[in-house]
Amino acid sequence: MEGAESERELAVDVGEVLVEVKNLTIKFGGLAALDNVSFVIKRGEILGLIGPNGAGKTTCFNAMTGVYKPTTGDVLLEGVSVKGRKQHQITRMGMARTFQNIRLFGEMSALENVVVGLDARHRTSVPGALLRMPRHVREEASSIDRGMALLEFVGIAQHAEKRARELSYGSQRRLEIARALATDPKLLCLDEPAAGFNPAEKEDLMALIRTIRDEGYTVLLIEHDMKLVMGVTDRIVVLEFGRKLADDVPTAIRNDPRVIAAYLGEPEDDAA
Ligand SMILES: Nc1ncnc2c1ncn2[C@@H]1O[C@H](COP(=O)(O)OP(=O)(O)OP(=O)(O)O)[C@@H](O)[C@H]1O
Repeated sequence: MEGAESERELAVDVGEVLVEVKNLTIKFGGLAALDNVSFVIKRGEILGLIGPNGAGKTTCFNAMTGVYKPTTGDVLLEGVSVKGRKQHQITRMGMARTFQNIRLFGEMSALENVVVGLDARHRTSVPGALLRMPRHVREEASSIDRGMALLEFVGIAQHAEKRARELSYGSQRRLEIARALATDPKLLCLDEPAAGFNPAEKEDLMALIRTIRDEGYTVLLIEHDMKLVMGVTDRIVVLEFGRKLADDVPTAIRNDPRVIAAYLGEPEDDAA
């Protein structure tokens, strides 16, 4: 019986590889922001990417999503290299992200911001859209329904018609997540989504991230707050000075002397 139990646990724990970061090096002049970093992201997990300031976390996101070109190494999504592809092509492949500094269309409504994300996947050509061909009309109707459903999912449906810039900071962060989800990503990359939140807001956001995972998405999460990251992730990759320091389950990371040493002296309140 015990054997069957552990087999079942194993079947749940081991997802197939969705993303492979392979020997990734990114150099800015002489500085290696990332130095030969490799790790995998398994389908259905929440992977935390942590490390002190300047460790290379955002650089890693930027390389994964086509903002930076790897100096050497590669990133594979379902075995397909993202190399040489533009950001919107990588989005279409299934990699979506939010930014450390919120980037919304401030003058557009919350709903419109999400519909833009949905549009990234539409097949309607621009001339077709201008002539309001039947398929476009159909897509628009379903875009609004789906956009509303996404706003509801992240908990801000009541603000659908408000301009993005008029939303509270917390709602803007949630809207960014809804917009990223609108692209129906295989991997959702969240860059410090709880930055600037109070502890209660952070808890709420972590609950949302868990729900996103439970809906079947795979999540890569950059987060400074160790306590928070320990509570929400299935596995954690630790970067320090551009190198991978550790890659393990949260309990092992928490007790890893190298990780503890890397965080010593890190001020608590530098996350925002
Ligand atoms: N475009 C760039 N040009 C030059 N140097 C850069 C660039 N982007 C990042 N760096 C440098 O690369 C290193 C890693 O930066 P990165 O932003 O990836 O770290 P991080 O782990 O995300 O840090 P933080 O927690 O402060 O956001 C830093 O030394 C940074 O100054």
